[in-house]
Amino acid sequence: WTANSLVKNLSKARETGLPYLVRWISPINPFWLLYGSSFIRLCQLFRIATEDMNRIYSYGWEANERSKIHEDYGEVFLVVHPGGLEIVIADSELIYEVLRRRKDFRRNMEEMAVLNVYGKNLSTLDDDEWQRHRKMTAVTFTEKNNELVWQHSIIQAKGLLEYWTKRAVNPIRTTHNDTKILTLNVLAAVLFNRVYSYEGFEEEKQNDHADDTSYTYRKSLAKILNSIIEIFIFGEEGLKAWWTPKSWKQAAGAMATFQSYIYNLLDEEKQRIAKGDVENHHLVARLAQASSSKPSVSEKEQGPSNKMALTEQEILSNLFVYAFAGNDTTSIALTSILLHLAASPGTQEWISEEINYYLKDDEPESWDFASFSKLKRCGAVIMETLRITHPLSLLVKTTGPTSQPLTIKGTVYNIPAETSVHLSIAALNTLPRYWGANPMEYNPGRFMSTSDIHGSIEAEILAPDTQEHFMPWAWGQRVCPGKRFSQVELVAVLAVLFRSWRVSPVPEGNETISQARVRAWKSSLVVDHQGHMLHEIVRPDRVGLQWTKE
Ligand code: HEM
Repeated sequence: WTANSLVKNLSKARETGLPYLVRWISPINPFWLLYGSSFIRLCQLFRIATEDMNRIYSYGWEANERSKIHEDYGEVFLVVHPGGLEIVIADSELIYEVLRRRKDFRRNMEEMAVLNVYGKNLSTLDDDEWQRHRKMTAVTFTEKNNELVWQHSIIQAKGLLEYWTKRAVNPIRTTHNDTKILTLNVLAAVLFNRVYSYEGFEEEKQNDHADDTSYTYRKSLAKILNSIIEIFIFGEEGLKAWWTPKSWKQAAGAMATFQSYIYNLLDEEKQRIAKGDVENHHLVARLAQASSSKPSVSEKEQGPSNKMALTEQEILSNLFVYAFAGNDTTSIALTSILLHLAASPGTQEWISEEINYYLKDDEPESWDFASFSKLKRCGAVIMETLRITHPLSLLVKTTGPTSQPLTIKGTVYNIPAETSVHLSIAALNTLPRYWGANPMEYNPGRFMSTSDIHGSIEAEILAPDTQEHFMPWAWGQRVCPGKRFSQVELVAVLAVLFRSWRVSPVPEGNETISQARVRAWKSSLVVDHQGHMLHEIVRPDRVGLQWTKE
């Protein structure tokens, strides 16, 4: 069957006239989903991996290849496998065209289905249904809410810094886990109104908070996110089968716990609303208010599929997807930023100069939200890290049931029906045509300009976060609703960390500090997403970090 399907798909690929590469295993083969990248790493260890295996077989290959593969096969090429065809696009104009042609290139629901842990949600819906979910959930993302993000991020970052500089064992090898706790805490405070004081990864392991039910949300969410592929393949019931390992059964338990926790939160909010208290503006409160309000006459007339409110199941599913989309993206970005800064002491001085210029008070809690927009160098650091290591790396669409014409350099190509369309952010962000001869050079200054020849800090201008060749938070209708949320959070954390402290990698063996910095940089570039949804650094624990007071 595999060979037969591959032959059929090969003939479709040849018909298009586009360059193509062949892989023998479908990326959504269940075995491959669970163990594909580990298998490739094993082949690499024994030096039996072929060139193609090294390039296009692992999960996250687009993120690791970046623009390199496009230099060899062109800015648009196909990958053929037994399950179908993928078209990989790095050209900026074509990416914008695909995003503009929303009806021709629709969201690839097959590849997004992993996020249907609790049923459909705004990430796995299209058209009117998507609009209803988006409208109901994105309403919380106001500037008032971003002010809350600023305040809670500062509090959490203070806790994180205290942990790293006072309580954690040096060198710190849990940066990736510690940053996840920070983003989870900010999200819980801002979206769910649940405030946690910061505890590092090792501390949380010891204090299991067994008698504090609010921690069940945190733990169950983390477990679900870590087991998302197993959940996708086997479903809740399948995970409980007699033959499955304990960790899979725990994942099924986590699904039930998260669900009952969210339903309890909703009930609490509804009771509050019933008593006339509608003061809360966090996401759960808003959704509870919307679901308990009676439909208007026009909504009733529109029928059930057009009504504005969401059912409890839909609320649960959306809260899950917001928790997923808002947590790991930001924590992965933060971990990469810290590694990049550890490799670049000059950039640390550069942002510290700006932070100290604008934030004079030693007490971070007193920093007002207006400071956020002034910290442009911090914004540039975030953009430069997302340019080089992006947690999503791809926007995935599909041609759907009909083939679609696409004009590439003046020639019209017919892209077959059901082709998965991979808009490669990782390639777009590093194509030499857009970023110069050395696109992998780390240089946040590329996003800054000035209106003053004397070079005063106040005259500095930060480039827009979405440009012709750059869209780390996507673009168009499905632009990330948490864009400003994540920008505010990351800038606040950088301000707290780098006002008076510096980070450096701890040298291993006979390494010099310069060699350790190069190792930190290189480690940050190798990512994978086997077993999870986003591109994460493969072995972040290999780089130990230490913080020193300036
Ligand atoms: C550095 C951090 C972040 C980055 C780089 C990022 C990037 C993106 C990108 C590229 C998309 C489009 C995905 C696609 O179309 O396939 C997206 C969608 C989304 N993001 Fe973010 N995001 C970040 C943080 C956040 C935060 C903090 C939240 C919420 C608190 C959030 C919530 C969402 C949601 C719900 C969607 C789906 C929107 C829809 O389909 O309508 N993101 N994000």
